[in-house]
Amino acid sequence: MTAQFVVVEGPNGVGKTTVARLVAARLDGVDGHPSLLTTEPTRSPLGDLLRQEEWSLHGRAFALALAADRADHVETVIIPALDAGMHVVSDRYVQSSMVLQRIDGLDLEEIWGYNQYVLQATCFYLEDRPEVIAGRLAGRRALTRLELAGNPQIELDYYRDARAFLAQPDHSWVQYSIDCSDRTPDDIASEILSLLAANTRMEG
Ligand SMILES: Nc1ncnc2c1ncn2[C@@H]1O[C@H](COP(=O)(O)OP(=O)(O)O)[C@@H](O)[C@H]1O
Ligand SMILES: Cc1cn([C@H]2C[C@H](O)[C@@H](COP(=O)(O)OP(=O)(O)O)O2)c(=O)[nH]c1=O
Repeated sequence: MTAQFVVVEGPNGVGKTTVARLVAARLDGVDGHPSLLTTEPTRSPLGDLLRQEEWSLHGRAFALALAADRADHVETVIIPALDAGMHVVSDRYVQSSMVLQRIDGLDLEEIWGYNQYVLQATCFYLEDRPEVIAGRLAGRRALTRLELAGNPQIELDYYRDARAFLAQPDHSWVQYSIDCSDRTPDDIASEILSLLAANTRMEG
């Protein structure tokens, strides 16, 4: 396969970070391409600031700052890595804004307006039973502002809206929903690798 740009999305606590790590490790070296694991907010000074200031930045201002971090991520990390022949796996991407900034009061069209310049990715939406996700969040020491403002069911519903938005003919993103219920992270990563291989065979 050619160098892939893969995004792992889904509600807080569904297993994105765990699965993104495994997918990046399993993609490393496939068809001669090393892999890069990355995340949003990014690990840049702006991304770190966004993590710290989540309690003081709200709504439109937070959405714009996240979009700036994402634009920088695309231009300075993702595109250069793909151009250098690397597979790129991102833990969160534009869909996180289409869900979380919506919970923070913005509508989908406004959020998309700030993010319309993003590079298209192959996207995997992790889904699980809301009560399973809620149980995992209950075990976390400190919840973020948006974890407290939303809940797993709202996030699942808004992710489905984001997926439908990006499936429209103007966008036509390649997107898959992955049912994670009662499955190990390894098993979920295997399904993602299989879907990627099948998709690149279809394209090729
Ligand atoms: N498929 C799974 N089955 C059981 N536990 C999981 C699974 N995936 C992740 N976890 C656990 O759930 C918690 C949240 O996972 P994490 O990857 O941090 O989620 P997210 O990045 O979506 O918030 C972690 O403790 C992780 O070990
Ligand atoms: C990428 C992204 C993150 N966020 C929020 C979600 C979290 O509350 C916070 C940090 O994201 P999170 O995934 O929890 O990152 P980490 O585990 O590295 O701290 O940023 C948005 O509101 N919109 C976005 O588009």
